[in-house]
Amino acid sequence: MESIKQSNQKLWLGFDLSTQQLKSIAINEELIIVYEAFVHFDNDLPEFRTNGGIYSDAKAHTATAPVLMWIKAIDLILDRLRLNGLIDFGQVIGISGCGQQHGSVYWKHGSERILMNLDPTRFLHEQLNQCFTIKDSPIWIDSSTSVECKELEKSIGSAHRLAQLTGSRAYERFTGNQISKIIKHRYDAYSQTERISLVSSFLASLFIGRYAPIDLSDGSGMNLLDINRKQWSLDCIRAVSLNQENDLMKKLGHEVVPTTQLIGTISDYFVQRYGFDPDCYITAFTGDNSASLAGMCLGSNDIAVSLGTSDTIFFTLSSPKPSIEGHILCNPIDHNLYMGMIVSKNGSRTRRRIRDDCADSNWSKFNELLDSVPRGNFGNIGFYFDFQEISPTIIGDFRFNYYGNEVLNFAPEIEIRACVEGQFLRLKIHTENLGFKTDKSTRILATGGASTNPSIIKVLADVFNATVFTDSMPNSGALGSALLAKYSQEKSIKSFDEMVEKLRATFKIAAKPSLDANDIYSALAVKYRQLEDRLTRPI
Ligand SMILES: O=C(CO)[C@@H](O)[C@H](O)CF
Repeated sequence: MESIKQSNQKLWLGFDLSTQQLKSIAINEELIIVYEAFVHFDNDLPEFRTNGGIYSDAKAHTATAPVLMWIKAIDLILDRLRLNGLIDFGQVIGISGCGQQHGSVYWKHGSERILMNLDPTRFLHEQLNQCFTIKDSPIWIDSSTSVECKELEKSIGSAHRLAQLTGSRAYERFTGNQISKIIKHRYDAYSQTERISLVSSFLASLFIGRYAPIDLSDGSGMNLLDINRKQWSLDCIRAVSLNQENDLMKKLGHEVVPTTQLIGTISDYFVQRYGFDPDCYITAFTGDNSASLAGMCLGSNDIAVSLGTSDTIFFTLSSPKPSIEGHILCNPIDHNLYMGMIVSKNGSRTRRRIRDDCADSNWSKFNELLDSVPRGNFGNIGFYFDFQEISPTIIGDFRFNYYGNEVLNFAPEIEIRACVEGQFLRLKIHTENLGFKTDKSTRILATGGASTNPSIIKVLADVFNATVFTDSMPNSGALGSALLAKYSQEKSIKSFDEMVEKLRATFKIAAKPSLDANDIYSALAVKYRQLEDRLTRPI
């Protein structure tokens, strides 16, 4: 990277406020990553004592994250970018970013005035620490709003009707249901709230120095946005606000903007404190998966698999077929298109737990044991849900042997393969339920931490019977944000595909499916469906 750092080159910055860390990437005119920096919440901000960046209560099914930790991470990451060589922030032409979807931030009355008048000689966290009515924000792992979900679906008519309107049936982690729960149980905090941001628009607000609008793509993850008319659904707003729709609409901000829309220039705080150019523009921030769709430069026959805290599959769709399975979001690159998405809450944290239990917390041993068992795992199937899963909504570990009988435990090598095969079998059958079937021509583009693990990627190729490509860059959210920042200024002269053409070539084959993969995993998928049905419909 040393050879491409020049002090006079134009740069675009992308941020990704994900569950476990804040990431930042700077790209140059040639779309090459020239600087990057990370702040890992648990390790770098230990005073908050988070576990994987969150606080969770398995009994109450709640999951939150301290807003102040996110703000302190911003204070840290810009200095780390400077330490990593980005001396002159005046080179930065534009900024965008993304955040974990569905999380919500509650700004106290009077906070926008504080945002607009920040003192550049002081840290952000010192000045904003009294600006939030809810100190620990609900985040996407929370599943404590089942009552609110049922009420919303009843109010709109049915789960399917809500899916047609907003792209998804009611999901516990979706922001509208989280807001509804806060109105019911923490009305004092809600009534003192001036603005409700998503994690993405919260981050954007820090950079533009006032409340930033929610973008269409991340807004599609709230059960509040009409994805057909591209505006808030008054029926949904009325339902979740318990008929206080005018107040909630005001708190959300009436405007929802296309993801590639410019929303302002950088706040004077960053100009004075870090030396940004006052003309540095800010493009709307979006959800992490939407930004990853851009960062992975998906083609029409590609599907992306993000193997992070959540395991997420997403792909571009021209005509949405909303169903009570999965999600349809407005597309971040072209808001006349859509993106399909399947999410599994139990991703990297579960793989890490199984590694700790079965492979002495050692990935090399994990891979050795995984590779030591033949494909199909002798017919053994496992379900491993540290958190209540999104679909099926169950929690716990469940193991079934070749005969379909539940067993209490597996040998370590069988457990490891059952965990990885089970995670991918679930993604496979739920993606097929959404109408997307992979074939030999399908390219699976893998990103996220586990995409750098060859043994796990080989299982992904076999279960989907498709070739898996990985790029040299597992941080697709931050990269996608930087690309969207640059594209927002060029969209009138070229398409996104034209802009990123050269990046597509950087994807390399990471694993090809075995010849017997289709036979083995088609049969295992049938058995997986039957067992999942049995778990969700107890006798
Ligand atoms: O809930 C999800 C998407 O619906 C997750 O992928 C989060 O965005 C992860 F931050």
